Amino acid sequence: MTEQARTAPPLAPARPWPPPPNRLSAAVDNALARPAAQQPQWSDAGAVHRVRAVLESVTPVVRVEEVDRLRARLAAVAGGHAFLLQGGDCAETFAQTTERYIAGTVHTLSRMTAVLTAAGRLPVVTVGRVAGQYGKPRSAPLDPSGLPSYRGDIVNAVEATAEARAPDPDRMVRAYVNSRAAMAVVNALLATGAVGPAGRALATSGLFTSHEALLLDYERAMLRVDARDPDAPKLYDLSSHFLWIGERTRQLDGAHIAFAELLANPVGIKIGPTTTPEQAVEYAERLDPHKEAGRLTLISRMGSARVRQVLPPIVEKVTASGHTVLWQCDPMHGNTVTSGSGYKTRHFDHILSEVRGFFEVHRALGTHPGGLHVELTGGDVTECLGGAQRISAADLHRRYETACDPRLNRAQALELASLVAEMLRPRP
Ligand SMILES: O=C[C@H](O)[C@H](O)COP(=O)(O)O
Ligand SMILES: C=C(OP(=O)(O)O)C(=O)O
Repeated sequence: MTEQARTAPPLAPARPWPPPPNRLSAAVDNALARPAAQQPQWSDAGAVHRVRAVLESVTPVVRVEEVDRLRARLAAVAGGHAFLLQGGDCAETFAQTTERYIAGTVHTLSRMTAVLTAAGRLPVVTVGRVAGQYGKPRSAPLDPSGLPSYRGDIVNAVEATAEARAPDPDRMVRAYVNSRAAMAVVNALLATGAVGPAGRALATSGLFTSHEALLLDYERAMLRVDARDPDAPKLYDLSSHFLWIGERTRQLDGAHIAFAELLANPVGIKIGPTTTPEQAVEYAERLDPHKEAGRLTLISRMGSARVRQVLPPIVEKVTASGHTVLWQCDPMHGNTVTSGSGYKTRHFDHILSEVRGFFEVHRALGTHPGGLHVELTGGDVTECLGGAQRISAADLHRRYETACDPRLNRAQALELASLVAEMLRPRP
């Protein structure tokens, strides 16, 4: 969490739709009045207000019933009866909202699901980083050329010009439209079986969506009230089924955690190597106050060199606190390096080593290594080193296509799934 927390400019309240009960509305305002890291400096507060009003009146991207179904399935994962596979782009782009591109991701997830299910003899819950992963937190506000950093298509454009990098609130509407379109493609692929025989695994179990709950002006506009129980109305963020808070925005006194506290969705938090066991327990108490399995996923991204030391005391303390959290391993974000030629990359061996370390820790403590969270694409890119294809530093330039961080290509993703499947295989 290197960047200073910056607070978005104050905005007049947007038109609420449907009108949330005053109590919920006040709780959202209070949460979002806290310092919010990684928010763009919009230049036109009025435009943000207008966009929020538009988004508050649209049909949401996902449905309450689907969110509830995922939460129940994640409860099974947290209880040790299933495994969670989560994967997709580092940064989805609007240009890639095409059937061909999305089919590549869905097909890869589908194949991974089939491999994991067959070996592990556990049901697999599959969640894509799809249909909304448009916001990116950055290490620095400016890129090396001095331009504002690219913060994902929901904020600005990746092209290296001052005009492209200016935050544009209308992009939030485009993010919504692209999310809906991507969702429609995913549903059509699953319904028609167009993802091939391996797609049957997903056709029956479904593919849920997820993204980082980063851009608070967008996420708050996608809140909807479920008043099926009028005495206990609930707030859902219907931009996605599952939302997570990132490593750079997990400040306990910040707006993101306070926002996540209000949601009925299942939520995750990325925990990096500076996380203390006490902080992890506080996350569990804040985000899982009723001790409901499936509500909170702790996504560890410690790095292959540190996972075996840093993770055990966290798991022990959270377990002792009585919260049944879902433990998931993100072996990507703690293993990023820069190649000699300047490409951000990750080595397959380090990724695999972190997953092995994660399994070793949980096996030693008797807890469930519940899930895997990876950045991948269905394309044949050359962004991560190693794997059976032996991608070398000299290969990186060939198809380095990511808009932000390096992703496993299709072959590397399937290779990783096979190796994780071995780890899941029931032992005699
Ligand atoms: O995906 C994670 C972050 O957005 C990303 O690693 C930040 O990259 P940066 O360090 O290049 O800003
Ligand atoms: C930004 C991400 O990860 P982290 O918060 O763990 O750095 C991400 O998963 O896109």
